[in-house]
Amino acid sequence: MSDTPADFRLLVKNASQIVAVCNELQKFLLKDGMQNLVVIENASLVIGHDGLVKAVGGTKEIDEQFKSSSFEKILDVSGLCVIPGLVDAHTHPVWAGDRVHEFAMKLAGASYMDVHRAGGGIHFTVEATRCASEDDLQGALCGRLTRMLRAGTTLVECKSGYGLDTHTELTMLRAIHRARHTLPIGISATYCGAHAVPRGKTQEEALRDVLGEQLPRLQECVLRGEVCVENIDVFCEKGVFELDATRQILTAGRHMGLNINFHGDELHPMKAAELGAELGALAVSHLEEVSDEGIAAMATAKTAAVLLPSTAYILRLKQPRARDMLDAGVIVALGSDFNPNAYCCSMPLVMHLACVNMHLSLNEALAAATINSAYALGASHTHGSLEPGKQGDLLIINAPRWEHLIYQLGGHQELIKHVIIKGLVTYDNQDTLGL
Ligand SMILES: N=CN[C@@H](CCC(=O)O)C(=O)O
Ligand SMILES: [Zn+2]
Repeated sequence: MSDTPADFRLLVKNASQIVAVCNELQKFLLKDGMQNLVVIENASLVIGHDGLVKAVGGTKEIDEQFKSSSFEKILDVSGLCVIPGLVDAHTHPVWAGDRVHEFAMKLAGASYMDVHRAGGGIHFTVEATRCASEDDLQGALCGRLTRMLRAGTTLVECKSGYGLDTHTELTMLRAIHRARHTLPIGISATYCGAHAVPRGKTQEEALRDVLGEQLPRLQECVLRGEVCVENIDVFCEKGVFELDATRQILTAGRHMGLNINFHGDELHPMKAAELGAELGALAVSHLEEVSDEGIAAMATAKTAAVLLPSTAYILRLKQPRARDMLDAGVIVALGSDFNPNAYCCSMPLVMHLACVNMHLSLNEALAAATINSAYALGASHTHGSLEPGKQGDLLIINAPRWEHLIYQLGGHQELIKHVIIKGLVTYDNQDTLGL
């Protein structure tokens, strides 16, 4: 064996299809672009030692271009497909104490807010999370992120928000920070200390705590390098944080350099979409109750709509108006909303629900779960498509057409053969079966 280092890290060759998603380094796709994804038949792809894509194209063309090159690893994926790693734009993965008992209550007719007001929901999880150690939280987080990775997610947004006090919020963010160093999955961290009004506090008191205590302490931790946070979030909802409190918290976060990415217009129309547009938010999530004005404002401001099909499904909410959003020129993205209420780690399942319940096409769903989710996290310059210069994050799908990943409801465990991050195989699935 020669000791000479190979020229490139990885060659993936002979794919039936490579879905690049786009090829002009677009930061996001609107309706037309989402419907016309870049798909290369009989294709190959090269990733360099820096983990970045060097070339994507027809197999013959890549063979010719790299005929005298050497590769650390070669994957012959004849008969299989390649798509970009999936980007999950909304999750709550750090917590202790499941809520399986509440699932039964909701099936029996209790609404999300009934459970919340009765001291369950987020409050139940806060109590359990405050009692957990950082190591326990980190262990649970890593298990969940590993499940997400195996379901094809290579970049995931991770929120705090089950502490609601400085100590526990920072513990959660430290657990997220540690996961960045222990797992290959990419992470975009979000401070969500205004996820609920803590028990025993008024909204005004909670607001003062977030502004006067939590955010300043967070800033100190960031400066000391103990945590790294990209986004700020608030649950803007009737009886939780109303519009003005939400504005104050998001504005303070923006002054700290955080991207605004918050929960809005979920259970009641709050004019959250309008607020997001006014503040230059990168994204607003949920939007089941968005107004026409809110849709128009988001389109103009280029604020992404992160739709969460698993939540609308589990809570039997009315579906967000995805088609109206697309028609109006809104950037539509997707998230799993993994949390103790919606225990879903699978973006393939989320895309399936988005197609069936929100009327997205297969192409639209994939664009929403890749380039547009990456945009919602301010990461579409590095993630969300397979183009030269982008990070080499991709999935090898055990099917001759990529659409099987959405079509086969809950089938990702058998379909995803490899998850590759920065050109390294991070998941080699021994359980893939033929169709
Ligand atoms: N709506 C607020 N937050 C979460 C639910 C969190 C929870 O119930 O624990 C969501 O996005 O669905
Ligand atoms: Zn959420």
